Amino acid sequence: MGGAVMEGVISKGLLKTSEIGIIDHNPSIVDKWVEKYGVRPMKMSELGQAERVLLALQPRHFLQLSDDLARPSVGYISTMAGISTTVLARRLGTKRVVRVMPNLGATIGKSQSAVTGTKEASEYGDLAFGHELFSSVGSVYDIPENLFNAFTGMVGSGPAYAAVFAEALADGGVRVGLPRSQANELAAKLLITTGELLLQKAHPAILKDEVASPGGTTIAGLEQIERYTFRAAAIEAVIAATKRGTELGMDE
Ligand SMILES: NC(=O)C1=CN([C@@H]2O[C@H](COP(=O)(O)OP(=O)(O)OC[C@H]3O[C@@H](n4cnc5c(N)ncnc54)[C@H](OP(=O)(O)O)[C@@H]3O)[C@@H](O)[C@H]2O)C=CC1
Ligand SMILES: O=C(O)[C@@H]1CCC=N1
Repeated sequence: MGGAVMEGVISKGLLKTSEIGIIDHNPSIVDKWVEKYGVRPMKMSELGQAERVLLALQPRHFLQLSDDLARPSVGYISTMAGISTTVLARRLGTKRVVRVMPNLGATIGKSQSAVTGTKEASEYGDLAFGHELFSSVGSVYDIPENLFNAFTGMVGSGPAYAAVFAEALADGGVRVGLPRSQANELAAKLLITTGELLLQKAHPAILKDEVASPGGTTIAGLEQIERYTFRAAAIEAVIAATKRGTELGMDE
């Protein structure tokens, strides 16, 4: 996620590469970005030189490392699932904290990202900067923090659910005789087309009704979708992911 945001920022010209430093404990990841863009490799001891820090590590690593990351003069922008601004502020020793929840769309400039921040983050321009950062990789939504885990459970995790649906559709295609490579491509394109139709045209229920001809093929397929409780599975997935977000953010 850190790499995706960096690429967005560079491609949109929001920052010069000379203004960006990166830290990762894996030297091959640092080398890759330094070679590709000429950004500056940084040491943890240099973190205080930064104006702002994007935290794109796993929540459990953050909870282990927060003492090393804390610098009172820095504004922090976190993409970590579950970790609230209250925990960020307490662990990092500053109230200049912004919480963001992007999704994998960031890697192609098409994330839907939720953003929120503290009063101090707003006063110091960190919140506005967080908006700019994530606008460089897609659309940004101001979401109140009490809905952040819900946004994470649906939208942050959402690409994985959609990918499983695409894979299952393609399996279905293969089951009835389509070649695998074609079935995979068709499933992906079908999801794009349906997304565009939903945005441009209609409520999902109306779209579904438009496709299903009386006594036709679609209603026969939909009957099985209902029979195998597809909707309940999707709802339960979002509920479970939201709950997991709450668990990941628990701190003492
Ligand atoms: N992937 C997604 O779709 C989304 C992810 N997020 C959030 O973004 C964050 C990053 O996710 P993602 O990019 O997928 O995770 P990754 O595990 O791919 O990236 C985290 C990076 O941090 C590195 N890292 C681990 N420990 C340290 C350390 N001690 N010092 C420096 N670097 C370290 C990891 O190295 P190594 O691989 O060696 O452990 C890895 O390169 C997570 O908090 C996640 O909740 C939010 C929305 C969507
Ligand atoms: O699975 C996760 O925890 C992260 C957060 C949202 C998407 N990936």
